[in-house]
Amino acid sequence: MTEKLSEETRGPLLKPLFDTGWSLVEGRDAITKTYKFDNFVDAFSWMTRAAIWAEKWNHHPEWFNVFNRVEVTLSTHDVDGLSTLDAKLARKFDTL
Ligand SMILES: C[C@H](O)[C@H](O)[C@H]1CNC2=NC(N)=NC(=O)C2=N1
Repeated sequence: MTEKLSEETRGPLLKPLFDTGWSLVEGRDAITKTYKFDNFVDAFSWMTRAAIWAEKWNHHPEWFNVFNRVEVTLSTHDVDGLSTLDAKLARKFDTL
């Protein structure tokens, strides 16, 4: 069962993500990052790879794409906040 991040675990888990451009969403327990690509095909290709990991782990991003930009928000709806799954997916997205 996925659990909301505790005060003790969220620091160590989120800090490395803040270092790669993720940030907390205001007014909501979620993280967000905007990825920029050279063009639409690169952006959509990245989204396709990201979608396959999201589906594999049954954890899905909220995202918005225009041309070469993809804004991603991660949160765990089942716990109404951040869980380890969000950090795991964020780390994966950064490697794609
Ligand atoms: C029923 C299904 O397992 C759930 O709705 C899954 C699917 N994908 C999900 N994605 C995200 N981001 N949060 C969830 O809580 C979630 N739950």
